[in-house]
Amino acid sequence: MDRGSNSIESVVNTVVFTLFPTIIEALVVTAIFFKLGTPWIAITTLATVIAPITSCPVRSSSLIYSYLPNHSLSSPDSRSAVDILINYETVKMFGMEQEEASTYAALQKAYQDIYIWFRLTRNAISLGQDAIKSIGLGSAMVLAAIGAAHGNLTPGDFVLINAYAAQLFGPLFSLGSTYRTLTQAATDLEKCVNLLTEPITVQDDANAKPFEVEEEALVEKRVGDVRFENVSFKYHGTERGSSGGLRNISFHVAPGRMVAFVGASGAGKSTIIRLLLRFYDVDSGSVFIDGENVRNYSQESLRKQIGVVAQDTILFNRSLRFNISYGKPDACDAEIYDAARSAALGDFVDSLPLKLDTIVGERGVRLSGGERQRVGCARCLIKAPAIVLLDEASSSLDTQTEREMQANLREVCKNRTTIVIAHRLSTIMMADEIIVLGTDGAEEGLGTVVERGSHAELIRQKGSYAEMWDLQTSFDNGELSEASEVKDSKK
Ligand SMILES: Nc1ncnc2c1ncn2[C@@H]1O[C@H](COP(=O)(O)OP(=O)(O)OP(=O)(O)O)[C@@H](O)[C@H]1O
Repeated sequence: MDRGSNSIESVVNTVVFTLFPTIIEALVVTAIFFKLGTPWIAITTLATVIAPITSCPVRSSSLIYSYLPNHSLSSPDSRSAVDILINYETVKMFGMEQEEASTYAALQKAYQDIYIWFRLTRNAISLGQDAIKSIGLGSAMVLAAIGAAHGNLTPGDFVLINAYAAQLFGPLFSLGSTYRTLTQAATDLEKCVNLLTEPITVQDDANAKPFEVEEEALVEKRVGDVRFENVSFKYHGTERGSSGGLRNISFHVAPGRMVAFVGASGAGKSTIIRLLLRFYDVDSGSVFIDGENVRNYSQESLRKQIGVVAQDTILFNRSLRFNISYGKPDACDAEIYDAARSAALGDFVDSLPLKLDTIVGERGVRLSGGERQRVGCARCLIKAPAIVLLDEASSSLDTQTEREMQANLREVCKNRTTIVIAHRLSTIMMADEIIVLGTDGAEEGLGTVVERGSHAELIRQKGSYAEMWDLQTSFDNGELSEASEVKDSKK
């Protein structure tokens, strides 16, 4: 928005304070020269003023660039450079350093070529423009001098013409760059207008109310009731076309209870979380929190009461303190340490020389995947939300740390409604209800409920959950026995 208001200011400044006065001044000076009985000087002056004004669009850099094929005004390599640097581990893992260096060099070369061409063209046009101005001014002076020599003009008239012309040509010299500012500002303005007219997919209702939770009600498990009723949703209007979503999903999580979602990749587990956070509105059916349709809550208040620990926790390139207290910016150090300890991060923080002041790097690259995930968990815990959503929240942790974090999470989440998504079934065995999502038989690959029940019930049903459980436990046992065999053979 800042850029938008700057653009408006630039356009107004350029038109009101430069372009408009220059044209008016040129007309006035021309009229004065006519009045002085020097029409040739008037015509020369007017032509000299008009020539640079009309050549301004050509001189404007954006116009010159628009004539060039496949090039943009901004440095073409900046995005690629950031991309390569962020993915430096992938580049190294695939031994692509040479290829990436060549691609970068080629982009840099293309940018240099176009920039040199641009400078040459611009300078040539500037030269022509300045030549017109100088010849015009010179001619006007020569004509005035001849007029004064023949007695048609007085020496005072000569001085007057000189003064007017000098005053007039001053702003003309800056008109080229001013025009460029004008076109750039107009382009920025257009982008801003496009952004502002972009339709907002999820909007707060005019009478939207805040979703507020009192600590007492939370402890007494009176808030945080989540209900999905016959919810169907399809992703629309993406580059890939519409693909994926949910069909006819219903479930209920009473305050303080835990429901877990498991199932095939792409079955729509994370979509449930996105709908609850109201990143999208459902196509049909309803989502209720504490008996109120989520559409009736303001999005901001809703999201303030929901804490999410995601599979990929992206961190800010700031300190651990900043990243953990992001969930509660006014948290004191004691609260931050408590949250860190509950997320099994206490020993790690203590082992760092700078403790909470340690900078985590771009997107948290200086931390391991598991440490990032635990920071994400601490961030959620410090927020103390009414509803906790754990989307593969411990997938990057080793078994020991995962158990420790699970135990802490259970303690911290004991009064809070918790929705968990997990692939590792051992982490959700204790959930009050486990819902298995699948795309079997659903049209267009939409996710639907395949099975539901407690862990024990689902094992007894001997359906797809029992199959997944058998597979995971036999894999774990197999791995263990294989590992002990290898160990034994080494003895
Ligand atoms: N923004 C989007 N636009 C279009 N389709 C999407 C979008 N996000 C997800 N999908 C599609 O919707 C389906 C469900 O996605 P979702 O992320 O909910 O799956 P999931 O069950 O959580 O998968 P995973 O276990 O792999 O994380 C997938 O087919 C996915 O490709």
